[in-house]
Amino acid sequence: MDREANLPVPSAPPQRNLVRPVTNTADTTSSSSSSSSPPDFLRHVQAAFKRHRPLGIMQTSNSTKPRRTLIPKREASRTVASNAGPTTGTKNSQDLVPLSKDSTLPKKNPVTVIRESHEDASITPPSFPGTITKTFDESFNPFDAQREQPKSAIDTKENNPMPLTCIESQLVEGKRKVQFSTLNNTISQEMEWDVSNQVEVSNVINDETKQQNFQNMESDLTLRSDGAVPSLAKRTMVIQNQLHQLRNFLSQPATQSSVVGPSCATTTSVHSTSAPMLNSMTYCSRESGSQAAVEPLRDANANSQSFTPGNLEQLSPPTLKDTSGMLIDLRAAATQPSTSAIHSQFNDLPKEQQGGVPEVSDIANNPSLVVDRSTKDIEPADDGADVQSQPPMSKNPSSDVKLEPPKHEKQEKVSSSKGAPVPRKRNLDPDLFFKVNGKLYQRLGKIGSGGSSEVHKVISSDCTIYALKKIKLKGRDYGTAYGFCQEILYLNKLKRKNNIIQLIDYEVTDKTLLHEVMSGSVSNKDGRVKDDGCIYMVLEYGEIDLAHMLSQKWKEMDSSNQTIDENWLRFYWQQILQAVNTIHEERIVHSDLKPANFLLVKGSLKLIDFGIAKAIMSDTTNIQRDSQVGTLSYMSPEAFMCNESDANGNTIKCGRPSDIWSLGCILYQMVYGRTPFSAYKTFWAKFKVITDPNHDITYEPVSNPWLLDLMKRCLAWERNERWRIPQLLQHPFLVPPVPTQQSESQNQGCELLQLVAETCGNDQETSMLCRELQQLLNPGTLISESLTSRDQQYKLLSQMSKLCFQLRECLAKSEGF
Ligand SMILES: Nc1ncnc2c1ncn2[C@@H]1O[C@H](COP(=O)(O)OP(=O)(O)OP(=O)(O)O)[C@@H](O)[C@H]1O
Repeated sequence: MDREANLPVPSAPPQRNLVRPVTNTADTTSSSSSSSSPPDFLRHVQAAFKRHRPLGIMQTSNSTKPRRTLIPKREASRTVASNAGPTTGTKNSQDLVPLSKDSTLPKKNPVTVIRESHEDASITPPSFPGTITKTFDESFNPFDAQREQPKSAIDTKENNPMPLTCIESQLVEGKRKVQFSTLNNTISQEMEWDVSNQVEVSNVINDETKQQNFQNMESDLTLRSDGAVPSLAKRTMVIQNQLHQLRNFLSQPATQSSVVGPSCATTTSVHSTSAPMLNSMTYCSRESGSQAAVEPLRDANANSQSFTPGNLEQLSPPTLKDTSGMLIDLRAAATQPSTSAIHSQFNDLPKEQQGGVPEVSDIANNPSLVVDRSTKDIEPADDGADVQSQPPMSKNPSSDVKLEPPKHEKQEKVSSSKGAPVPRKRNLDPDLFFKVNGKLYQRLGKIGSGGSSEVHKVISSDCTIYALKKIKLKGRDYGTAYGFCQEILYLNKLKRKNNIIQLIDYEVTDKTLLHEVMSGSVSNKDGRVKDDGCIYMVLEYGEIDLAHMLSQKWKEMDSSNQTIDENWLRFYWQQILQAVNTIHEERIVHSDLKPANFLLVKGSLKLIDFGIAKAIMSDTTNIQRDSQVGTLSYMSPEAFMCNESDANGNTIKCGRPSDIWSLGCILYQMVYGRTPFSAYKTFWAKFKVITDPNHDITYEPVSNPWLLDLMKRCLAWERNERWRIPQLLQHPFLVPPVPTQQSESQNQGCELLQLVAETCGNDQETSMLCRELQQLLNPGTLISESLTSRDQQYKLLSQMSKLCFQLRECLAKSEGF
């Protein structure tokens, strides 16, 4: 076959004499000189040619050896031949034709191609699309670009001494200086050598040459190993010409540099990866152990591989014309080391996933994006690229046949190194990315894990931070899974309620389950979820939960010997009440109220975790539970005994009062730093004491009697005695009563109690009883709603008489009666 006849042969030995300079210490200096002013640069270039560069050192150089050995002889010969030709413009066009014909040649080892590309990319000067088109049309043979680099080098060098211009332009622009000086010695030296080689081939300098893009540069690099050493005088002349050109170029309107930014950005990110990546990135990246590194690399590689000479070679001229500017840009991107994709993968992926068109800045930052787009743009191109995109072992000559498979087939080939047609897809690292309804969220860290879920801090494609709650359903019974799904229902119902955490998006992978929850029908409540299903909820992100706030607060107070700040307490207690009021108004009982379920979002507390919440049926005020649920320390007596029968034979149910009890426990914890039943460690100890109606909760004395009262209003054992939220919101602790004219008897009662308290000295019990009695006699209490019923009045009076009796006993004891 023709193709076989044209197979490249090993490089001819004489070319070894045409080695490029070897990196040495002196060259390091010359590298830095690249950031000096043009006259300096010139001096360094000249000096570089005077230096002796022994072959032996060069041969040991890792950075140069592989590339040279992989250049086919035919190409090298062509390079030398081209070098000899003085009329480069003609030569160029002549070369282009046969090379295009050579497109049926077996593709160059993709490893070589890609490595070279990356190396090239590492010295990519800013690209100028406006000029790129021109260059592409006239001198860029896409097939040459990667497969026929030596030849391409000649073409471009002959026509375009732009690499020097580029170098100089880099010298001029501070940003590029940085970029350039970060290159390793080898590359610096390559650049130096590069310049010298210009002399030999550059007799023609025209306007087009200064518009050369990075491809010229890469070609030049290849040429270095093949070019003859020019005379110094000639070099000097050409360099002067080039400097002149540079001046012209720089004096041109800014249009040419309008897209320098992206290119620069890309190049910079390439450099930051440093040399070690350059030689080995293409396939070894797939073997990398690091997921974080592997995935983006794989993507970028897949994409960059899809954009190869083979891909380009079959482009019809009009297509090339239309897209050439982009193609070269794309190719520049495709040759970037994948690390740039690592940096930007996330930013770009969502747009891709959502079918969004990437923006220029994205393209600059993410080669994979660019190349993706390029594959669309150069759709008519053949699938040869795919062949080249595969690892060397999988190379398949038959794929050189110029068939144009459908796009999806092409993608399949790219993704499969074994040639098996599997759909190309992005294998996102599940540890790094979550996909909810097609949108990607990058994981920033784990916030916490609840009893049933994991909550992660994530960032979306528009750079918003969210919390992502993931509940694994596998192995759970359908009833439980159903309950978890219901959280979505409640959160949807509570949309736009500003004291409830907002659900941004969600996905239930088990669509049947979601459908059943949404329609309120459960078909398989007893079975277990077999599939590896998950519920994902994207939620507003909360900075800290109340549990953490409290422990911080208590640490502060312990260290400074302070007591609780009542205003702090009021501020948050009121927000807690308002949040719970919101759900109670929506006929939802939360059932798991605890400090960890109140989150601080932009300064306000919001309620989260409706995992076990229940809706109150319209004909009742209670909910019925299948099991005892909640967090022990905050569970109400009726929650422990739910569905059991009380003394009167009535089924015990949970309702809003159950939430009030939990609120009482939270308030108690805010005041005392521990929950009311914290002394009881085991489940049974807790169960026993909480379900005992005669157990008295211990309240340490507090400075504000209203606070004590408030806690007691919430922690009344009898659920009907507990205050409701509207009452609690009006409690004197939150809304201190405005002093009114007190009746004579009240004044006398209070004075008496005041007197008793004063005379009992340090007797804590007596003073506490006096305070409690004072509270009960307070006009605020007496006019409160709870006293409108005879039952409440009776209870208040019995409480008063109980306290009076206890006080009398105390006094008697202290006086020795
Ligand atoms: N939107 C959010 N923003 C920030 N952190 C959150 C968010 N949602 C949950 N968290 C954190 O994750 C923890 C667990 O979340 P959540 O309570 O919703 O899960 P769960 O599995 O229902 O937990 P449990 O059943 O133990 O109450 C919370 O205590 C909180 O610290």
